[in-house]
Amino acid sequence: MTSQTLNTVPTEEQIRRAPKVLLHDHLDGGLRPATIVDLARETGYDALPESEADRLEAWFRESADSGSLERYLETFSHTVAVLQTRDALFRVAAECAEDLAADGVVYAEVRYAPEQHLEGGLGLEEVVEAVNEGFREGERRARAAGHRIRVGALLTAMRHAARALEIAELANRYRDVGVVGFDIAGAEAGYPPTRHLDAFEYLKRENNHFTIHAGEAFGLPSIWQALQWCGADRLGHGVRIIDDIQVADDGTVKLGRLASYVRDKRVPLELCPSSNLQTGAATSYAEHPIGLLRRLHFRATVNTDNRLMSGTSMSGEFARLVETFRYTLDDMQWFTVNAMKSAFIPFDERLAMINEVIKPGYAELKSEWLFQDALTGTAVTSASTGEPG
Ligand SMILES: O=c1[nH]cnc2c1ncn2[C@H]1C[C@H](O)[C@@H](CO)O1
Ligand SMILES: [Zn+2]
Repeated sequence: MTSQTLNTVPTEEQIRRAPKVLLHDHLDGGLRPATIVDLARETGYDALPESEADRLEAWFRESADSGSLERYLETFSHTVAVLQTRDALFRVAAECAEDLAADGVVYAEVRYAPEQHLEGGLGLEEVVEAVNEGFREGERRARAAGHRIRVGALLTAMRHAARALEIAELANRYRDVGVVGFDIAGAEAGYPPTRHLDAFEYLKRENNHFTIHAGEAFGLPSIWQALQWCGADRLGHGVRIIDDIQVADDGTVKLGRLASYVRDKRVPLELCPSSNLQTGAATSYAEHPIGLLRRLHFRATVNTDNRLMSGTSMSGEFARLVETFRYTLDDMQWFTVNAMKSAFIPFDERLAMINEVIKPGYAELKSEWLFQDALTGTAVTSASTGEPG
């Protein structure tokens, strides 16, 4: 009898191959560093802090490591600056889909704020169409490279600005044509989501979906407003819900009214561990609330937020969690199914993704120990047998 069980702690390679679902990723926070350098040259943007890709990558990571959301957000001025043309938006969206697919992401909702991409003369609709076409191109390139991914866009309105209703209308117009929902982002303290009630009420009347960045830099009042005043379907981060959970010395857990509501109603939490460490919303992976929230069966999901600023990927986030909490393939599957259940695409498509893509993908990984090569001890994977994965 082999010592390995059916449900092992995955290797990095298994984490990468496991099907993953991403609900919270910013287009302007996930550019390839080399692409930023190219685009800056092409568009004549001369304010990049570094001109060479590796150094620029390090700059983003270090600058985003400030411990404050406001300073973290300042780094976006450079990525947004090079995303002001149709070609740049198309290229970055295509590369985004390609990069996520290569990392094993099978379904992603990627967000961006159309209002931030108008400085080169594009209209809001041209921005949305360029990004949509880029995602479709990226999906095609991924397929040609042997990966399957589906990408939907979320249109974000900036919470300090006053265009939320206009962006909500835009999201509604492009619904079923690449856009799956709406979001608000930007500095949280001082900009409560209720400033944009008209946008949320409009989306509700249209039976549309939205998530709200809440409970990241600001605590429970922000989460409460997002849910009970604005009617958010999901919480972007929502990590501060931990402030409404008490754990006694003997391990007994007591949930406050809001935390109970979030758990009882299965409100999806778009948790982004690495991003939280950078903005000061959490102090370490070990102390990140995701550990407790998973144990308490909240509808927790794992996300990247900004791959460039955090130097991360979906596999990177899961690798840190596996290392910290000894999560198994079953835990990974649990987070992934949670995310797929919470996606903004129709129910039948979510169900098919879970039953036809996610569960078979994990079953395949979980059975690998059965086919280990007795001499080398390495698993015989479908890749090494030359069969399609
Ligand atoms: O984690 C975040 N919290 C609040 N706002 C954010 C976060 N990450 C990115 N943003 C902002 C900066 C981007 O320019 C904008 C749209 O993607 O969303
Ligand atoms: Zn975010």
